[in-house]
Amino acid sequence: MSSVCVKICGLSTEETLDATLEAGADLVGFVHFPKSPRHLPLERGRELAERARGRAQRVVLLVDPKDALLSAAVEALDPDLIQLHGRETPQRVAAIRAETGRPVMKALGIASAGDLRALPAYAAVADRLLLDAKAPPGADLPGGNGLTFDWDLLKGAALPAGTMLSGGLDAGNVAMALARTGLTAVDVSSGVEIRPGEKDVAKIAEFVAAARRRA
Ligand SMILES: O=C(O)c1ccccc1N[C@@H]1O[C@H](COP(=O)(O)O)[C@@H](O)[C@H]1O
Repeated sequence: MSSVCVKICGLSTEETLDATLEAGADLVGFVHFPKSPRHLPLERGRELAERARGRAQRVVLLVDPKDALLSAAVEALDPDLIQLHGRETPQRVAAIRAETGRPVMKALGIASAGDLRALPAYAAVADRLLLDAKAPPGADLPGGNGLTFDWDLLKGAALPAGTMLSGGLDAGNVAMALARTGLTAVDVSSGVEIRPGEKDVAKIAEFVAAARRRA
């Protein structure tokens, strides 16, 4: 069986980035969204993304970015993948992909079976999909809330290869999540933190090992 693909999101220090790379994560995520406790100014994102160059896929996470921000983020971080975690339409995803020339991963919030109806339209234009728990009404963040969704909703769904699972994952539940959904790619932020925005090197290593330990 091939190895599970792991992304650690919301990195903000050299120490935790290095620990993530040493643990063997495939993707490292840098959040540029001022409301997030993981928000990185673009110049700080530039430094960390440069440090990870050639060692993992560098992902910049943006929420409903305007064209000017997209250009600035691409110039600063030179990302291997753009994660769109807002309310971008399929048309907007396609436009962002075309304008930037970068692969795009579109995040979709899942709370009920009906939320899966949007999948085909996004699968047609995005390079990768990411399934996250839908944020509660009034939440400050559209993701990164440490909430799981009912993984059984995915039973029987036609999910494109490489679809990534996220939302409330941690070292204690990631193997179960992979087994229940049949997916082979995971993303985590809160579950490897001591407090919002503060990653923990031991939790990162435990998460990567746990994701790859499944039978
Ligand atoms: O991490 C954030 O602060 C964030 C902000 C805005 C949108 C998405 C964000 N994170 C993404 O949310 C999911 C789930 O995170 P968690 O593990 O439940 O905390 C993950 O894909 C992050 O990339």
